[in-house]
Amino acid sequence: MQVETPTILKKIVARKYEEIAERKSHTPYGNLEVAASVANVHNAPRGFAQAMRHQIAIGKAAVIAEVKQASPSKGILREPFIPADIARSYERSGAACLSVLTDSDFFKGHEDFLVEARSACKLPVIRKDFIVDEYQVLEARAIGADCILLIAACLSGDKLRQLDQMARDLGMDVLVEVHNRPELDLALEYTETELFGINNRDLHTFELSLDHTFELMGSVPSDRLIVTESGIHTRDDVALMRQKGIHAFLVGEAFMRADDPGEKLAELFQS
Ligand SMILES: O=P(O)(O)OC[C@@H](O)[C@@H](O)c1c[nH]c2ccccc12
Repeated sequence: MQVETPTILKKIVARKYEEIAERKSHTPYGNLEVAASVANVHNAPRGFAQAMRHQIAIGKAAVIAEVKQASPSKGILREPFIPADIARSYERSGAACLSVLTDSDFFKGHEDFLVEARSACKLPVIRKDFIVDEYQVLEARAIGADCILLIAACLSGDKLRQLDQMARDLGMDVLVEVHNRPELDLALEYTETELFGINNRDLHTFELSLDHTFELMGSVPSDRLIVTESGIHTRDDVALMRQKGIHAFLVGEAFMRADDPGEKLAELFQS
Protein backbone atom coordinates (compact mmCIF):
# COMPACT_ATOMS: atom_id res chain seq x y z
CA MET A 1 0.00 0.00 0.00
CA GLN A 2 1.31 3.43 -0.89
CA VAL A 3 1.13 6.10 1.75
CA GLU A 4 0.83 9.63 0.41
CA THR A 5 3.22 12.09 2.06
CA PRO A 6 1.45 15.33 2.82
CA THR A 7 3.11 18.28 1.12
CA ILE A 8 4.01 21.36 3.15
CA LEU A 9 1.00 23.21 1.71
CA LYS A 10 -1.32 20.40 2.78
CA LYS A 11 0.15 20.47 6.30
CA ILE A 12 -0.25 24.22 6.56
CA VAL A 13 -3.85 24.14 5.34
CA ALA A 14 -4.81 21.24 7.64
CA ARG A 15 -3.42 23.18 10.60
CA LYS A 16 -5.15 26.34 9.37
CA TYR A 17 -8.59 24.70 9.64
CA GLU A 18 -7.82 23.75 13.25
CA GLU A 19 -6.64 27.27 14.01
CA ILE A 20 -9.81 28.79 12.52
CA ALA A 21 -11.99 26.49 14.64
CA GLU A 22 -10.09 27.60 17.77
CA ARG A 23 -10.46 31.26 16.82
CA LYS A 24 -14.17 30.91 16.12
CA SER A 25 -14.77 29.49 19.58
CA HIS A 26 -12.80 32.33 21.09
CA THR A 27 -14.14 35.33 19.11
CA PRO A 28 -17.61 34.89 17.59
CA TYR A 29 -18.21 35.97 14.00
CA GLY A 30 -20.55 38.74 15.15
CA ASN A 31 -17.81 40.43 17.19
CA LEU A 32 -15.55 40.42 14.16
CA GLU A 33 -18.28 41.97 12.04
CA VAL A 34 -18.41 44.86 14.49
CA ALA A 35 -14.61 45.16 14.49
CA ALA A 36 -14.56 45.16 10.68
CA SER A 37 -17.10 47.97 10.46
CA VAL A 38 -15.20 50.00 13.06
CA ALA A 39 -12.06 49.44 10.95
CA ASN A 40 -13.88 50.81 7.92
CA VAL A 41 -14.22 54.10 9.79
CA HIS A 42 -10.83 54.34 11.52
CA ASN A 43 -8.68 52.31 9.16
CA ALA A 44 -10.42 52.76 5.81
CA PRO A 45 -8.91 50.68 2.99
CA ARG A 46 -5.94 52.50 1.45
CA GLY A 47 -6.36 51.32 -2.13
CA PHE A 48 -3.84 48.55 -2.72
CA ALA A 49 -4.39 47.94 -6.45
CA GLN A 50 -4.56 51.68 -7.04
CA ALA A 51 -1.16 52.22 -5.39
CA MET A 52 0.31 49.52 -7.64
CA ARG A 53 -1.22 51.01 -10.77
CA HIS A 54 0.03 54.45 -9.83
CA GLN A 55 3.68 53.37 -9.59
CA ILE A 56 3.49 51.68 -12.96
CA ALA A 57 1.75 54.67 -14.56
CA ILE A 58 4.72 56.85 -13.60
CA GLY A 59 7.14 54.37 -15.14
CA LYS A 60 8.33 52.70 -11.95
CA ALA A 61 8.20 49.12 -10.75
CA ALA A 62 5.40 48.49 -8.26
CA VAL A 63 7.01 46.67 -5.34
CA ILE A 64 5.06 44.83 -2.67
CA ALA A 65 7.69 44.66 0.06
CA GLU A 66 7.27 41.79 2.48
CA VAL A 67 7.53 41.79 6.26
CA LYS A 68 8.37 38.16 7.09
CA GLN A 69 10.37 36.88 10.02
CA ALA A 70 10.75 33.27 8.90
CA SER A 71 9.62 30.76 6.32
CA PRO A 72 9.30 26.97 6.42
CA SER A 73 11.87 26.59 3.65
CA LYS A 74 14.50 29.03 4.98
CA GLY A 75 13.94 29.22 8.74
CA ILE A 76 14.58 32.52 10.55
CA LEU A 77 15.31 35.31 8.07
CA ARG A 78 15.67 38.26 10.39
CA GLU A 79 16.59 38.88 14.03
CA PRO A 80 15.67 41.20 15.65
CA PHE A 81 12.44 41.67 13.75
CA ILE A 82 10.69 45.03 14.20
CA PRO A 83 7.75 45.42 11.79
CA ALA A 84 7.28 49.18 12.32
CA ASP A 85 10.96 49.92 11.52
CA ILE A 86 10.84 47.67 8.47
CA ALA A 87 7.65 49.37 7.23
CA ARG A 88 9.17 52.85 7.57
CA SER A 89 12.32 51.73 5.81
CA TYR A 90 10.29 50.33 2.88
CA GLU A 91 8.17 53.47 2.65
CA ARG A 92 11.26 55.72 2.49
CA SER A 93 12.61 53.67 -0.40
CA GLY A 94 9.47 53.89 -2.51
CA ALA A 95 7.67 50.57 -1.99
CA ALA A 96 4.14 50.66 -3.44
CA CYS A 97 2.63 48.39 -0.78
CA LEU A 98 3.52 46.07 2.09
CA SER A 99 2.88 42.36 2.57
CA VAL A 100 2.75 41.13 6.15
CA LEU A 101 2.76 37.43 7.04
CA THR A 102 0.22 36.72 9.75
CA ASP A 103 0.54 32.91 9.90
CA SER A 104 2.26 32.07 13.17
CA ASP A 105 2.87 28.31 13.03
CA PHE A 106 4.91 28.18 9.83
CA PHE A 107 6.05 31.76 9.21
CA LYS A 108 6.31 33.15 12.75
CA GLY A 109 3.88 35.87 11.74
CA HIS A 110 1.20 37.61 13.78
CA GLU A 111 -1.79 39.94 13.27
CA ASP A 112 -0.07 42.44 15.54
CA PHE A 113 2.79 42.70 13.02
CA LEU A 114 0.30 43.88 10.40
CA VAL A 115 -1.19 46.43 12.77
CA GLU A 116 2.27 47.69 13.79
CA ALA A 117 3.60 47.90 10.23
CA ARG A 118 0.48 49.58 8.87
CA SER A 119 0.27 52.18 11.59
CA ALA A 120 3.95 53.11 11.09
CA CYS A 121 3.41 54.21 7.48
CA LYS A 122 0.84 55.24 4.88
CA LEU A 123 1.25 52.27 2.57
CA PRO A 124 -1.55 49.81 1.78
CA VAL A 125 -0.98 46.36 3.30
CA ILE A 126 -1.88 42.86 2.21
CA ARG A 127 -2.60 40.20 4.81
CA LYS A 128 -0.44 37.28 3.77
CA ASP A 129 -1.91 34.09 5.15
CA PHE A 130 -3.58 30.89 4.03
CA ILE A 131 -7.13 32.14 3.70
CA VAL A 132 -9.70 29.37 3.33
CA ASP A 133 -12.69 30.71 5.28
CA GLU A 134 -14.86 33.85 5.40
CA TYR A 135 -13.90 34.27 9.03
CA GLN A 136 -10.31 35.11 8.03
CA VAL A 137 -11.48 37.65 5.46
CA LEU A 138 -13.46 39.49 8.11
CA GLU A 139 -10.52 39.22 10.49
CA ALA A 140 -8.27 40.76 7.82
CA ARG A 141 -10.43 43.86 7.52
CA ALA A 142 -10.85 44.05 11.31
CA ILE A 143 -7.07 44.37 11.77
CA GLY A 144 -6.87 46.98 8.99
CA ALA A 145 -5.77 44.95 5.97
CA ASP A 146 -6.26 46.67 2.61
CA CYS A 147 -5.93 43.51 0.54
CA ILE A 148 -5.94 39.74 1.04
CA LEU A 149 -4.08 36.92 -0.66
CA LEU A 150 -6.09 34.03 -2.07
CA ILE A 151 -4.00 31.02 -3.05
CA ALA A 152 -5.68 29.05 -5.84
CA ALA A 153 -3.76 25.89 -4.86
CA CYS A 154 -5.76 25.59 -1.64
CA LEU A 155 -9.24 26.68 -2.76
CA SER A 156 -12.11 25.29 -4.84
CA GLY A 157 -13.66 27.47 -7.55
CA ASP A 158 -16.74 28.17 -5.43
CA LYS A 159 -14.68 29.13 -2.41
CA LEU A 160 -12.47 31.40 -4.51
CA ARG A 161 -15.54 33.18 -5.83
CA GLN A 162 -17.07 33.57 -2.40
CA LEU A 163 -13.92 34.89 -0.67
CA ASP A 164 -12.99 37.20 -3.57
CA GLN A 165 -16.48 38.69 -3.57
CA MET A 166 -16.60 39.05 0.19
CA ALA A 167 -13.22 40.82 0.38
CA ARG A 168 -14.23 43.27 -2.30
CA ASP A 169 -17.60 43.89 -0.60
CA LEU A 170 -15.60 44.84 2.51
CA GLY A 171 -13.59 47.36 0.44
CA MET A 172 -10.39 45.32 0.20
CA ASP A 173 -8.51 44.31 -2.92
CA VAL A 174 -7.58 40.71 -3.68
CA LEU A 175 -4.33 39.27 -4.96
CA VAL A 176 -5.07 35.84 -6.37
CA GLU A 177 -2.01 33.58 -6.52
CA VAL A 178 -1.41 30.87 -9.10
CA HIS A 179 1.52 28.61 -9.87
CA ASN A 180 0.47 26.60 -12.92
CA ARG A 181 -2.01 26.53 -15.80
CA PRO A 182 -4.90 24.70 -14.07
CA GLU A 183 -4.73 27.16 -11.14
CA LEU A 184 -4.61 30.08 -13.54
CA ASP A 185 -7.71 28.83 -15.39
CA LEU A 186 -9.53 28.34 -12.09
CA ALA A 187 -8.65 31.85 -10.89
CA LEU A 188 -9.73 33.41 -14.17
CA GLU A 189 -13.04 31.60 -14.10
CA TYR A 190 -13.93 32.23 -10.47
CA THR A 191 -12.49 35.61 -9.47
CA GLU A 192 -12.96 39.12 -10.73
CA THR A 193 -9.90 40.68 -9.16
CA GLU A 194 -7.38 42.53 -11.31
CA LEU A 195 -4.30 41.47 -9.31
CA PHE A 196 -2.82 38.20 -10.51
CA GLY A 197 0.18 36.85 -8.64
CA ILE A 198 2.32 34.22 -10.33
CA ASN A 199 4.26 32.44 -7.62
CA ASN A 200 7.63 31.26 -8.85
CA ARG A 201 7.80 28.91 -5.85
CA ASP A 202 5.82 25.67 -5.80
CA LEU A 203 4.17 25.58 -2.38
CA HIS A 204 4.06 21.77 -2.43
CA THR A 205 7.77 21.20 -3.08
CA PHE A 206 9.44 24.65 -2.57
CA GLU A 207 11.02 24.30 -6.02
CA LEU A 208 11.63 27.76 -7.43
CA SER A 209 12.04 29.04 -10.98
CA LEU A 210 11.40 32.49 -12.44
CA ASP A 211 10.35 30.71 -15.66
CA HIS A 212 6.93 30.15 -14.11
CA THR A 213 6.18 33.81 -14.64
CA PHE A 214 7.34 33.71 -18.27
CA GLU A 215 5.42 30.52 -19.01
CA LEU A 216 2.12 31.71 -17.58
CA MET A 217 2.10 35.43 -18.31
CA GLY A 218 0.89 35.02 -21.90
CA SER A 219 -2.32 33.39 -20.66
CA VAL A 220 -3.29 36.25 -18.33
CA PRO A 221 -5.68 38.73 -19.99
CA SER A 222 -4.14 42.17 -20.52
CA ASP A 223 -6.56 43.98 -18.22
CA ARG A 224 -5.09 42.11 -15.22
CA LEU A 225 -1.98 43.25 -13.42
CA ILE A 226 0.58 40.45 -13.12
CA VAL A 227 2.66 40.36 -9.95
CA THR A 228 5.74 38.13 -10.07
CA GLU A 229 6.17 36.53 -6.64
CA SER A 230 9.18 34.91 -4.91
CA GLY A 231 12.79 34.35 -5.80
CA ILE A 232 13.67 37.89 -6.89
CA HIS A 233 17.19 38.54 -5.56
CA THR A 234 19.20 40.65 -8.00
CA ARG A 235 19.02 43.68 -10.26
CA ASP A 236 19.36 41.23 -13.16
CA ASP A 237 16.22 39.38 -12.03
CA VAL A 238 14.38 42.70 -11.97
CA ALA A 239 15.75 43.82 -15.35
CA LEU A 240 14.78 40.53 -16.98
CA MET A 241 11.22 40.76 -15.65
CA ARG A 242 10.83 44.37 -16.78
CA GLN A 243 12.20 43.56 -20.22
CA LYS A 244 9.45 40.96 -20.56
CA GLY A 245 6.78 43.43 -19.49
CA ILE A 246 6.40 42.49 -15.81
CA HIS A 247 6.36 45.62 -13.65
CA ALA A 248 4.90 44.40 -10.35
CA PHE A 249 6.93 42.40 -7.82
CA LEU A 250 6.48 40.70 -4.47
CA VAL A 251 9.80 40.38 -2.67
CA GLY A 252 10.56 39.04 0.80
CA GLU A 253 13.73 37.15 1.55
CA ALA A 254 16.19 39.42 -0.31
CA PHE A 255 14.98 42.40 1.75
CA MET A 256 14.62 40.55 5.07
CA ARG A 257 18.23 39.36 5.02
CA ALA A 258 19.59 42.88 4.44
CA ASP A 259 20.62 45.11 7.38
CA ASP A 260 18.39 47.84 5.99
CA PRO A 261 15.49 46.33 4.00
CA GLY A 262 14.62 49.64 2.30
CA GLU A 263 18.21 50.17 1.15
CA LYS A 264 18.12 46.74 -0.44
CA LEU A 265 14.85 47.64 -2.15
CA ALA A 266 16.45 50.78 -3.59
CA GLU A 267 19.50 48.78 -4.68
CA LEU A 268 17.38 46.27 -6.60
CA PHE A 269 14.85 48.66 -8.10
CA GLN A 270 16.40 52.10 -8.59
CA SER A 271 17.06 52.72 -12.28
O1 LIG B 1 10.85 35.57 0.05
P1 LIG B 1 10.65 35.60 -1.42
O2 LIG B 1 11.25 34.43 -2.15
O3 LIG B 1 11.07 36.92 -2.05
O4 LIG B 1 9.05 35.46 -1.67
C1 LIG B 1 8.13 36.42 -1.22
C2 LIG B 1 6.69 35.90 -1.38
O5 LIG B 1 6.45 35.72 -2.75
C3 LIG B 1 6.47 34.61 -0.60
O6 LIG B 1 6.66 34.90 0.75
C4 LIG B 1 5.09 34.00 -0.83
C5 LIG B 1 4.40 33.99 -1.98
N1 LIG B 1 3.19 33.35 -1.82
C6 LIG B 1 3.11 32.96 -0.56
C7 LIG B 1 2.07 32.28 0.09
C8 LIG B 1 2.21 32.02 1.41
C9 LIG B 1 3.37 32.38 2.11
C10 LIG B 1 4.41 33.05 1.47
C11 LIG B 1 4.28 33.33 0.13
